[in-house]
Amino acid sequence: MSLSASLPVPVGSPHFAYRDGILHAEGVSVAQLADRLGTPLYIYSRAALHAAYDAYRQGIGERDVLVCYGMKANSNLAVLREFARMGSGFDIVSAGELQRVLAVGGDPGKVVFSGVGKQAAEMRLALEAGVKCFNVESVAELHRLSSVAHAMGKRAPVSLRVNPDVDPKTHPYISTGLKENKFGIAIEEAPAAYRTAASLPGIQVVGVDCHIGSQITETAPFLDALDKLLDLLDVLAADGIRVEHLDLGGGLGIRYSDETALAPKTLLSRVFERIDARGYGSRQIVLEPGRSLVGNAGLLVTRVEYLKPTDAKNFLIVDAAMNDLIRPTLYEAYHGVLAVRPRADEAAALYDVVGPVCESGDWLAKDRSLAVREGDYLAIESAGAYGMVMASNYNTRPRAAEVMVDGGSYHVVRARETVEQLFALESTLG
Ligand SMILES: Cc1ncc(COP(=O)(O)O)c(C=O)c1O
Ligand SMILES: N[C@@H](CCCC[NH3+])C(=O)O
Repeated sequence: MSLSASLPVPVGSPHFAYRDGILHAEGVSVAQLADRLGTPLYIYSRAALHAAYDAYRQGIGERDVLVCYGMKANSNLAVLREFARMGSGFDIVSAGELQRVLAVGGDPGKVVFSGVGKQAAEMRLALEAGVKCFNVESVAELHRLSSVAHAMGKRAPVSLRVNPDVDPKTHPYISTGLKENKFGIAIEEAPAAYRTAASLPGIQVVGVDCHIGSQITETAPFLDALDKLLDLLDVLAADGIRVEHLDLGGGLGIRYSDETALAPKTLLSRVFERIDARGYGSRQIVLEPGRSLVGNAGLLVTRVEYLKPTDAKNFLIVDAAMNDLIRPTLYEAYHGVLAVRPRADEAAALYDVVGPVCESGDWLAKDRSLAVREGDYLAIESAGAYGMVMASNYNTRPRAAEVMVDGGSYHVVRARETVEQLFALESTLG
């Protein structure tokens, strides 16, 4: 078999592909980037970000839909600036995220503020900035927001995030719309909560919101949740409460291995059908996609430090670890692993790919067939979402660098941390 016939096919994005036997990102050799910039290294493809956003645009067509990128998935400033330039809004969950949006020139009028624990100071900052909407998650939060806004002489635009008790059929740790989850206001309690909202001096009801979970690959859970929201709108209309927009949250799944990603167009056409049939076609739809905009636009590149065969299994010990990408150990999540320069002259073996951190849970992939040697580079696929943003300094490991490839060139968009930078925030007793 020739070498090219045996090359693996990267999942998810055509912008990562083999050329002359080496993995390339938008025409830039991943091996060269790793040589120059070191590893572990996050690589993002600008073209892949644009393609993912375009998939939403195509689904939206002429309809009134605002995409608010769920920026918790990847909040690198360069990534955010791409979305801001494409006209995207943002779904934020903290004052820090709002500051990032403002730093890249994002439009605060296209920002929705989610999260169960908003502090008064965060509310003030968001009201000053003029965000589009607060997605309020409890009646207690409603009261706090009203008094903060009232004291500023303002009315806070509000959606209540309702918890529709729908099973998103995803990993239990990333499902958010079930009764036992901490998120949102139970749908049965929503009409009373809306009446309270409408009576408060610092609140202006503008929408209704839900977000049922992440990495969802079927349309049915979204449509079940939508039906429950539409029923709620009927009840609210009877109470004289009108909402301007319906926020359906994020959650569209991507391809990590053999899943079929849920195309925005497929989902949106069903959503439009439903809201038109129920007489709510004039309402704006807000979406909060995170993973589906960035997940397959990123790779994590790591170097093989040691091959360690044991009686039980073979380990590939690499220089990336659970502190760089926590998804495998946290959710038993699968990420594809590619040899950056697959070897025709080496027999493939089954390996667990593990990092140097002192935890048995420090693994990135299990039972992968790879033909590699010490010093080779591996690319962990689908690492653009919930990768770097969930990284930590456990074991005093400085966090990885991030680079964006753009056509034939590249830009370091976050420098590698140094141990001195970590020390700078600490002090001893004297
Ligand atoms: C409120 C809210 N909106 C949007 C998102 C983005 O979700 P995803 O990355 O699955 O699209 C999340 C994360 O699950 C979320 O909690
Ligand atoms: N961090 C999770 C998803 C949680 C989404 C945020 N509510 C993941 O990596 O899949």
